Amino acid sequence: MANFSDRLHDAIVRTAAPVVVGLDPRFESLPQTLLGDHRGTHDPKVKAGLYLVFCREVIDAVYQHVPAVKPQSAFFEELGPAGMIVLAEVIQYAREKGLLVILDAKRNDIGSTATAYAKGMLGPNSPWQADCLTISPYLGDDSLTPFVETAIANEAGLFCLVKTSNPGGKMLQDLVVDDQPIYRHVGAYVEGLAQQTRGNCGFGAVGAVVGATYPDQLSELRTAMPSTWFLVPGYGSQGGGAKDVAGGFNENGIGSIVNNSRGIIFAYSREPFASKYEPKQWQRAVEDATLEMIADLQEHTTAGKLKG
Ligand SMILES: O=C(O)c1cc(=O)[nH]c(=O)n1[C@@H]1O[C@H](COP(=O)(O)O)[C@@H](O)[C@H]1O
Repeated sequence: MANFSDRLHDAIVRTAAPVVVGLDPRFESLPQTLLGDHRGTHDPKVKAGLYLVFCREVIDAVYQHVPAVKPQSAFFEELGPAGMIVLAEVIQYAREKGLLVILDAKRNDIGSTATAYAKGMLGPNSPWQADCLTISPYLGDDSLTPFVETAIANEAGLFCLVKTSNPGGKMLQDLVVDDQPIYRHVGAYVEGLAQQTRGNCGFGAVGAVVGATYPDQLSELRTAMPSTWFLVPGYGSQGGGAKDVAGGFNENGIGSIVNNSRGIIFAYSREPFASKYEPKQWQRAVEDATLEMIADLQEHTTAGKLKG
C-alpha cells in the first residue's frame, strides 16, 4: 500500500475519471427485477440481502471505469445489524474489484471517543477495511487528531466537511468570524493537515468535502487549499453540473473527485435511460450514466487533460 493520497491520484490518472460512485441504496428505488415479490417487506434482513445484491451489481457495472465508490453508511445503518454486515460485505467486494472505498459515515466526537471511531473504522484490525472516511470538524482540533494519526498509521485517508452541498450548511459554515467565513477557517486548518500528510503527488491524505452546489466557493477554496483533495458531492440529483465543479480542479486536471449517487445508481428510472433499456437491463443504465458523467467532466473541466 501507499499513502492514500497517492493511491487516489494514481487511480484517477489511470481511469482519467475523477468520479466516485455513491452507494446510497434506497429500498423503494431498487429495480423491480431485483425486488421481485419483496416490495412490501419490512424485514431488515431481506432488505439488507437485496442491498448486497444491488450494490454488487452496481460495482460490477462501474468498476472498470471509476477509481472509487462511496458507501453511505446511513442507508445500511437504517437496517440495523443486518445492514451493517452487508455494509462490510459491500466494502470488501468493492476492494476485491480494485476500487478505493470512501466510507461516508461523517464521524466525530470528543478526542477519547473519536479515538475509538478512528480505530474501529480505519485501524489495523478494523472490521470495515475502508480506504477513507468522512469526518466532521465541529468538535475541533483534538477531535480530528485521532483520525489523522490513525489514518496515517494505516495509509488511509480522510475527507473533512468544509463547505457542504446542502442549503442549510450556510447557517453555520458561512458565519463570518475574524473577517472570514467559518468554512475558510476550517479550510485553512484542513489545508495544514493536508500539508502534513502530503504524498508524492503533492496532495495530502486529509481532504475536504466541498459541495458542487457552491461553485464560487469551490474555486475560492481550490486556490486557498492547493494541497487538499476535494470530495465534491452535489453533481446530478442536487443540481450541480460539470461547469459547477470545474473550479475544483487545478491546471493539471487534478484536485477533486466528484460524487454522484442517485444519478448513477438509479439511472434506470430516469430519461434517457428509462426509455432506452428494458427494466432487466438496469445495470446498462448505471454503466451508461457513469460513462456520461466521465465524458461530461472530461469535456468541461481540466480533467480532460488526463485522457491518454
Ligand atoms: O460527505 C458527503 O459525501 C456529502 C457531503 C455533502 O456536503 N453533501 C452530500 O450530499 N454528501 C453525500 O453525498 C451523497 C449525495 O448523493 P446524491 O445527491 O444522490 O448524488 C449522499 O450520500 C450525501 O450524504
